[in-house]
Amino acid sequence: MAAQLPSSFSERMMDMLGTDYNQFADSYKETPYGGVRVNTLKISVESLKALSTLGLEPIPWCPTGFYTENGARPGKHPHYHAGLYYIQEPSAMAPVELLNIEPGDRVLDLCAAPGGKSTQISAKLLGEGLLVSNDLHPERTKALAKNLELYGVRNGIVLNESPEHIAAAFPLFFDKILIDAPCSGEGMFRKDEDMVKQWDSGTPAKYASMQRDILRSAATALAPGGILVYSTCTFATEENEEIIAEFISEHPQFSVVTVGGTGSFAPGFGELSGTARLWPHKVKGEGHFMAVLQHGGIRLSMEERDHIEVKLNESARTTVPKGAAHVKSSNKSEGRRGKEGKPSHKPTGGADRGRQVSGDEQALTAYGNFVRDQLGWEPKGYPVLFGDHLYISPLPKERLNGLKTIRPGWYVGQIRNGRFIPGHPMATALHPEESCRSVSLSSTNHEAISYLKGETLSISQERLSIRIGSAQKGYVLVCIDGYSAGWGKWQDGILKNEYPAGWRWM
Ligand SMILES: C[S@@+](CC[C@H](N)C(=O)[O-])C[C@H]1O[C@@H](n2cnc3c(N)ncnc32)[C@H](O)[C@@H]1O
Repeated sequence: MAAQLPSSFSERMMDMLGTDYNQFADSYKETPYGGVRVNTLKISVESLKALSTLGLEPIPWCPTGFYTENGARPGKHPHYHAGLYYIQEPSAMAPVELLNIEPGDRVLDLCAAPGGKSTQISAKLLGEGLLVSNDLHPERTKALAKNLELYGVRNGIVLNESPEHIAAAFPLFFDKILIDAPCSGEGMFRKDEDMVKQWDSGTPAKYASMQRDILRSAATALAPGGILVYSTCTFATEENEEIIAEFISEHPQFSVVTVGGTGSFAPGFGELSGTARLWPHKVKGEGHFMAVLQHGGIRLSMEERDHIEVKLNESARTTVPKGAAHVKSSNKSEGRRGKEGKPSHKPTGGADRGRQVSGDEQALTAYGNFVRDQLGWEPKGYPVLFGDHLYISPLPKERLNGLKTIRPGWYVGQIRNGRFIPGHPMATALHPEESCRSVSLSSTNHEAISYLKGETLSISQERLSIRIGSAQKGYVLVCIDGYSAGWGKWQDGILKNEYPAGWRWM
């Protein structure tokens, strides 16, 4: 660790840790640990371990998480581009493990960018239920959306909203909420020198006030009987135990589920010993705090939830959350990008020129034809058209009225000149057997990297896997070691590359 620790920080940590302080201070001389988390939406843990050369060692608190060898460069491997793992700091894998996600849950990740924990949640949902990933900062939602697309998430929505607006639009709605709060980042000082430079003794108080507001909004959006996990990567009790104590006193329907003092998790301080801490001198990872909060109400049955949902869908057609930017619905005039309240999907397959506005019906017919010919099965969800961009959403579009929506669902493609052009995120979420045509490139020769660089490849017809009854010519799902990475178009032994320019191997 090159940067000098601020003296007021060190003094406070001495008070906090007593005789443990020296060991804590020594941990700053160690190299931070690197980790990857297996994307079980695409590959099993066992299969990745068999394929990988990253020297994977298990992380105790995350069954899909692994330490990587010192000097490993997991971002520089074709498997990363096939979305087989997410590169994540090991301690950051802990909070989602405490959220007890079950397939079918409605989950809100309130402070989600760049998407480490959202991708982890999506793997636990197994494509069932709903994940709403939100971040307040517009620039950061770009990386969030891209990571969810790389990971092949089909049931995710990306918002760029304030927690108050989300709570107003989704009262008592979510089964699980994660607040991975903006914080003073003291737990990251060893890993990120900039965090040290940005810190002063007033920083924790500044963040505590934001954290308080975010927690209050989350409490309104959580369904009775739901679970809320609050996490930070800082040591200050002001942003951790004190925030939770205050929240519980204001919201007596919540209680702390004890996780501190079990396994790798050290107990929180004082009366909040049920909350958990990961200390850099006690575990192989950076500093983290976590609290699991259980809402005491009775969880509604699926039928009761559906009934409420029908009522909310009816009212969403006519009302907009107070103060929110207004999104009407998916009619043709809303296809412009980058404006407040509108999805901002950049076309993955080239420029916007020559765009012809299609009627909704014509667009859905073109999509239906593609799905019939290319997939042979129909993705489930609500088709949502924004201009000529088509998404398959886990929610009816009216439920997003008035919310700044970056992705209303799984981006499947674009209608151009009356034809459906499949989008890159459609490919990354498919398994080879879900596409009529696929080809697998090996990561051990130059082919996979050539594809990721955008080059045209010579591929003999024998190498294609073609479903019986399907034509040879057409879109091919290009896989790396058997796992989808993008589209190509095959004809007469030539695979035209459809890997988008913005995603290419540099
Ligand atoms: C610790 S980071 C989240 C990291 C993320 N959960 C992950 O695992 O990749 C905190 C995030 O909160 C966002 N943020 C800050 N204030 C916010 C607010 N009031 N509401 C929602 N998000 C906020 C920041 O832009 C930042 O991306």
